[in-house]
Amino acid sequence: MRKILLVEDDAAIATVVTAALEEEGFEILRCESLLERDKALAQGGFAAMLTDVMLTDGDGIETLPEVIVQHPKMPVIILSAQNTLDTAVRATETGAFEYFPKPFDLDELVRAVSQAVGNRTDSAADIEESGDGLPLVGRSQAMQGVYRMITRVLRNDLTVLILGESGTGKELVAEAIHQLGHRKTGPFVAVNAAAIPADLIESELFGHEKGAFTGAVTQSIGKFEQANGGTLFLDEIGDMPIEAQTRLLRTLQSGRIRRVGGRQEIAINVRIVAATNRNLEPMIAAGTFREDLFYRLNVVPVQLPPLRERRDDIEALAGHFLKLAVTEGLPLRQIDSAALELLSAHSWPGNVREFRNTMYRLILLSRDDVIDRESVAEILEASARSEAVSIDHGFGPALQSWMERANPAAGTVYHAAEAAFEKPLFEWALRQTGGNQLKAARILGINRNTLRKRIGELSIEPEDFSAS
Ligand SMILES: Nc1ncnc2c1ncn2[C@@H]1O[C@H](COP(=O)(O)OP(=O)(O)OP(=O)(O)O)[C@@H](O)[C@H]1O
Repeated sequence: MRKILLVEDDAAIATVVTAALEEEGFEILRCESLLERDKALAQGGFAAMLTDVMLTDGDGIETLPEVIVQHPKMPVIILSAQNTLDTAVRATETGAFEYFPKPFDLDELVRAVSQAVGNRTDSAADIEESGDGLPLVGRSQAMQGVYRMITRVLRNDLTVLILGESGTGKELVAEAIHQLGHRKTGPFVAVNAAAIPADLIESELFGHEKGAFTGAVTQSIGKFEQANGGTLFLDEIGDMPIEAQTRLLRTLQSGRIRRVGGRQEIAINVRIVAATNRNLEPMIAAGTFREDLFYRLNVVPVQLPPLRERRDDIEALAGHFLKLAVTEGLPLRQIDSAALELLSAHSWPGNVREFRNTMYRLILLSRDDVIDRESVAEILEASARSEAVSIDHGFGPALQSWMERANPAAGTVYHAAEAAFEKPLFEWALRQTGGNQLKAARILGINRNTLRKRIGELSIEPEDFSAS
């Protein structure tokens, strides 16, 4: 049975719509408010949703972006007595499947519902079970703004620049834009500009011809070509060396690339989503980030809020990670309200990533099935202690003596220090995990592909750390 959710507070309209759809073999669940709608959606299993705009507890369009992001495969049809251009525009901007101004033709509505549902080959229940929804958790005001921006770019190819501190979910948002948008059947290719050595960035992005440089023993296809027809996610764009920025800009302007060492120009069709945790404005002023590239990328800016500015979401995020941990083989735990209160009061400088890692540690270390306030206090104190110790007593003096010995050239200090510090850090993490890179990345709180890449570049052999 194909279930339809009807959100309509006008009893007369609800009755005729229900009768007409039931005749077509649909099962209708009617609710009259946004609150009831959200409860019904949480149960899942709907093939489509029909919704009025003005409801007793709010505006049905205003909160639609979140519904669309959380239930990407469920078509939404808007029924509205607010027959204004503004409502129509807002309805389409949110990514609704269809907009019916009232009074509408009932036959047309039934046709639209059948078409919306018929377009899908699989049932809603299967989709809900396959967990195909996107794991963007959070209902705070700040996240509603993010959802609104996401839905605005789904039906076009506008370039998106995602800004936000480290760990706020920039990569997750980039994936959502791709998966929910009209390019979803194309590839999603991610490049981390910070993880590629400066001299390899161009060949990584644009590919190279055989023999283009020492080591180019075969022809290689770059990320732009790999992403053709889909989305290219340029992560940590603020870390891209200036020469690569120039070539990137040229490519964005012309829509064409040339492989390193190649003569031929190749037309490419990719949607660009870029992200950075850096504040680009001072970099532009200092000449380390090209202003013209910034304007090219910053067509639709999406600012992700730090976790400390959306504390309302902590409870939902805790629930999310408790469930996620079970799917990764960790024990099933609960958390009590005093523990949640303490988690909500913390400032989370590492944002959702730090929060997730803390939740996993709590799950692993908790002596009881229910995580309590005491366990949270212990873990937060331990991490505060390790930060204080490392900065005051460990890294400071070590860095000082390294500077004196290595004496890196001006203009290279940051990257040289970063490289010097990464190697022992990664080796330490691999030692903790017996050479398991996935676990090491989790302990470090970084992306596992970044770790894998850097391990290769730093000539670290993970096998050297395996327990056997
Ligand atoms: N809103 C969210 N809901 C659920 N999980 C989230 C959310 N935001 C972030 N996460 C999780 O937090 C972790 C970090 O997110 P992500 O890698 O997208 O951050 P980022 O902003 O790209 O970080 P960085 O700048 O360091 O690359 C991931 O495990 C991600 O799944």
